[in-house]
Amino acid sequence: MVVPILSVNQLSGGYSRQRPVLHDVSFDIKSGELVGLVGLNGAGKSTTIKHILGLLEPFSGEVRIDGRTLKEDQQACRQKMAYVPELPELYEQMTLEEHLQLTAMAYHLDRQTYQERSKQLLDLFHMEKRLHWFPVHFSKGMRQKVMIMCAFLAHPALYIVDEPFVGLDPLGIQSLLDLMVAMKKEGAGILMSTHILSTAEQYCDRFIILQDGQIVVQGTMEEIREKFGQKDASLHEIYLAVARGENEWKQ
Ligand SMILES: Nc1ncnc2c1ncn2[C@@H]1O[C@H](COP(=O)(O)OP(=O)(O)OP(=O)(O)O)[C@@H](O)[C@H]1O
Repeated sequence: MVVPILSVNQLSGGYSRQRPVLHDVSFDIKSGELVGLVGLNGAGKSTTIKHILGLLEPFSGEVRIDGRTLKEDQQACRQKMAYVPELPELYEQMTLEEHLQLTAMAYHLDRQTYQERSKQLLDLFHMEKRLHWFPVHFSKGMRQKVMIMCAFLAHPALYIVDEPFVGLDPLGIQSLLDLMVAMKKEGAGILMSTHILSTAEQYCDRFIILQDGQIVVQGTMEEIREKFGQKDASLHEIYLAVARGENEWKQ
């Protein structure tokens, strides 16, 4: 049996045991899959991501990266994933180049691989001229691009991408989408949370719809339409019906 690159099993968790945010959340991501995590503000997407990254401990259930929990082998799990946060977090005293070099060191990239990949990424995001800039001079979108370049420099087996499109210009969005498609082809698994449902519908292989910390439905677009009972419904229409409580799922 193929071990999923990410496996979330009956995860309940959150910030305090008195008030769990997530309730019995289970899903897998296989190599070569791009999975969209969608839900209203406060549904629990970022909380799910924090559990996957090991920033929060499960109250019950577990998260496995390539078959192992963070507790079993933190180093191996961390090496296997890269994270693009919703809000860019940069080191203000380091240039763009130093951010890339630090990432390359953390993931043990050899010099040649670093040079090839960083050049490609700088080209793709039109950031070549900003290699020696400090974050204070970057726009919001440029800061986001630095985080994306760092994550994609490493070519890990699993990408966790939190609401990546806000702040990026249309060229940047397309570059990121092209990059995700390329990494998928190389065999990476990608979990992407987003509110941009038309893009998600176009690019994701499967979807997980979260509401109040629970998975309402998950599957391919066809599977979700089937359960929703409307074969032509868009993700946007299904999502609105879920959010308004207008849906009755078929079993
Ligand atoms: N640091 C925190 N401490 C306590 N509660 C939190 C914290 N962060 C989020 N929450 C709560 O957890 C719940 C889920 O929030 P979360 O940030 O996971 O939602 P989200 O789906 O990512 O929303 P958004 O689309 O707005 O980013 C909300 O009720 C929120 O108030």
